[in-house]
Amino acid sequence: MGVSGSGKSTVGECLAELSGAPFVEGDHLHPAENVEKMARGFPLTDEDRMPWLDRIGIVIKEALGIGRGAVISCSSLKRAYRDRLRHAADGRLAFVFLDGPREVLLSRMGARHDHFMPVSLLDSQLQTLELPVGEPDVVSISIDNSLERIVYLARDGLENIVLLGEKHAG
Ligand SMILES: Nc1ncnc2c1ncn2[C@@H]1O[C@H](COP(=O)(O)OP(=O)(O)O)[C@@H](O)[C@H]1O
Ligand SMILES: O=C(O)[C@H](O)[C@@H](O)[C@H](O)[C@H](O)COP(=O)(O)O
Repeated sequence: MGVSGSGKSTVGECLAELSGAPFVEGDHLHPAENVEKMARGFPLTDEDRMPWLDRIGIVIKEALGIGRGAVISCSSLKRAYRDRLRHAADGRLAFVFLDGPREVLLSRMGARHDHFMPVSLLDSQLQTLELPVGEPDVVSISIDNSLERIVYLARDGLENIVLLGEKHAG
């Protein structure tokens, strides 16, 4: 999770490769109207995002159903969106929150040339973002680190969440 340009796809692909789980690009699950709307420079509303989040919830359920899990990129900007996904996953979901300053995000978005998301939407993403502070099963990582370090911290944090879960389950 994280705003546009925070590294969700890049980090997610690396994590999936390391863990052997499939990677699912959340952007590909948007209805076409959502992508067109963002590409025209308009932020999505809650109403626009609900069908998208529900598609992601179905993908999570399917991945859990076949017993191997998945790594999914999804901005998950608001607490209510994350809770919707947690509910779909029956609690078997952890988030890696990629957090970073506006300047770094701006420069990373600006360096992409093959993406529909305009840099002009970054501020609305930052305004919409509700930090996942105090929520269960979240690994927060600063994007001001090398990709290798971020992937290491993410993997380590996720392993700890799994270990703690197994301990509580007895
Ligand atoms: N830790 C990092 N250090 C330097 N560049 C990065 C890092 N993580 C991602 N990037 C680059 O930043 C850009 C945005 O990353 P991306 O994965 O597309 O973000 P998101 O999926 O969250 O929109 C990409 O060009 C990517 O290669
Ligand atoms: O909820 C949203 O407003 C969108 O999902 C948005 O957060 C997402 O960032 C875009 O799909 C752009 O894609 P990237 O995050 O890959 O730049």
